[in-house]
Amino acid sequence: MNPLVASEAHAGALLTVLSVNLNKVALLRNSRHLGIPSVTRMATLALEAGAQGITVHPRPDERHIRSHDVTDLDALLKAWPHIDYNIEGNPFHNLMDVIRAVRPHQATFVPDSVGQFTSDHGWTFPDDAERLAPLIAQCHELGVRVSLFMDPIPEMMRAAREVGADRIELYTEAYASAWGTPQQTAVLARYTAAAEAALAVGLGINAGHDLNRDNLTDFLAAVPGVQEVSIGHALTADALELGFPATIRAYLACIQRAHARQG
Ligand SMILES: CC(=O)[C@@H](O)[C@H](O)COP(=O)(O)O
Ligand SMILES: NCC(=O)COP(=O)(O)O
Repeated sequence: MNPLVASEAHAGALLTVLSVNLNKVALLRNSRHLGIPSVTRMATLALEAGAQGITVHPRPDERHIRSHDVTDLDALLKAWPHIDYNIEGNPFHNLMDVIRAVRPHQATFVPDSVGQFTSDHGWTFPDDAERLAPLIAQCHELGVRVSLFMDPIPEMMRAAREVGADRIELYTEAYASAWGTPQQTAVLARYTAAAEAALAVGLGINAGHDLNRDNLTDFLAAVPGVQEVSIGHALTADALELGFPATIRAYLACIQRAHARQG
């Protein structure tokens, strides 16, 4: 375990970080050769409005985030030293080259195939342990925290910790699909159990995928110890309606309401 990274489960008082995923800003930008909307401009607006993190997922096909976006954001964030830079991807594809080049605060390992429509599953243990361990160690040697994208399966959390992960990111699509239906409570209980299992072995907890202004507060009020939510698709859609600064403030308010409910 990287001595630079203490047990993430005890990282002090918790205020869940809002990490804005800029994938969909880049997707719209790429549909013309005009450079708008600007990824770095939207990042600046998000940070000025109070977001505490930036997330990008530079997929191998560069459908949205491109390699220059990663370095442009790295340059921008030099002026924002306390902002967490989170870069997602498959470490067996292009992610490790990006991590070595940029050394972000966090690398989130996601087991996506190259042409996958979107992220839709987490790592599997013990199957993935042996091949993941050396890449996690390489990130730690670079001073980069590692989060593993995981389905909410409590039985897999010990193995995730033993392979060297600092955090896991709970894949929240199943919760988002169940929100507002009779299945919401039962599905949320699965996430709570997975989070408790992760905390019990010293893992920090992130969460993301299909979180939005409607479902975010209920999730954070129920699931213990969530240090970071990374949100992009719904947030970008909301920004088309509300504007980026107001949207960021709305998501921060959702987080505040959840913490108020937790007491
Ligand atoms: C890992 C995850 O759930 C998302 O962060 C991912 O970045 C979504 O990718 P797309 O934005 O390409 O759908
Ligand atoms: N890790 C989740 C993320 O970064 C954004 O997911 P989404 O909000 O675009 O579904």
